[in-house]
Amino acid sequence: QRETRKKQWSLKDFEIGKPLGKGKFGRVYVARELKSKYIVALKLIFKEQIEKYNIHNQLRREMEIQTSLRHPNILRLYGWFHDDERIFLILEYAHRGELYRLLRKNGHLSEKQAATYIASLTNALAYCHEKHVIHRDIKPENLLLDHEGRLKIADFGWSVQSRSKRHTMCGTLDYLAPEMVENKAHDYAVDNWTLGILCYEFLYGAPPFEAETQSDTFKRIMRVDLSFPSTPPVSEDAKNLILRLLVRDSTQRLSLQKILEHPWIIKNADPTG
Ligand SMILES: O=C(O)Cn1ncc2ncnc(NCCc3cnc(NC(=O)Nc4cccc(Cl)c4)s3)c21
Repeated sequence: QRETRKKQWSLKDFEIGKPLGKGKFGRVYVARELKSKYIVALKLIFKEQIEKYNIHNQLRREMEIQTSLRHPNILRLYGWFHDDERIFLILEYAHRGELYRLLRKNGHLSEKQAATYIASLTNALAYCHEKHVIHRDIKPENLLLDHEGRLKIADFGWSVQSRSKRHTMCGTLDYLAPEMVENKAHDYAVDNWTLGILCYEFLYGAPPFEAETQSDTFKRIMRVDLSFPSTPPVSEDAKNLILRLLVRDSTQRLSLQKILEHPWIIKNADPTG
């Protein structure tokens, strides 16, 4: 039968296009695979960076997880290759880029848009949890949009990468659940908390516990110091969903299944994702 051996890719299989963005460990370019003319995103990671931050097993774990995940709302990792100084990730190309930019441009999203993205995220997370993968690091920067504006979770660092991010990077605490911020043992419910944070941010344009300093954000998260501004006007259904997710006790947070059955999602989410 057809030889199923993994194809060995190399740089000469691709024509490199414009740079898409600059990550901490390397840049991302649009690229075209020469034989198929297929457009991909190529992420370059410098080996000396991997050495310097000692994140080999993290990258390996990301690839193991990523090659086993197939979901319309999770950005595909098609494969990888390396030369003597760089590792190349061959990624699905998200034509409309970072959701973050859309959010910053529009200030906040419509309730239909927000509900559609929350439903897509919930479906993707339900799929991940089925595969025993906890994301723990979902934030607008890790969410991309394909050519039809469909949401794609992109940060394959997943649990391992986000763990080190929390310790080593000064990245924002805004999206972390109390038990993560307290560095307590945590389970899948951390992603449910993050869905509440994102839902708030999609509708109001900023995360709910934003503060001048990290320690103030920390205090606001621990107290679940949540308030709803009077503008932009947001429906009671949307506020109800946020209140059912931003609950200190992780066992009391609305389950992923219940989120998909929530009136606000049923009323507003576009079922074609
Ligand atoms: O380029 C942009 O800024 C935005 N952009 N715009 C369109 C677009 N289409 C596809 N991908 C994009 N960006 C790459 C998204 C990633 C997916 N997976 C990653 N994995 C990773 O970086 N892993 C990793 C790196 C270094 C160390 C370790 Cl331990 C792990 S990055 C796109």
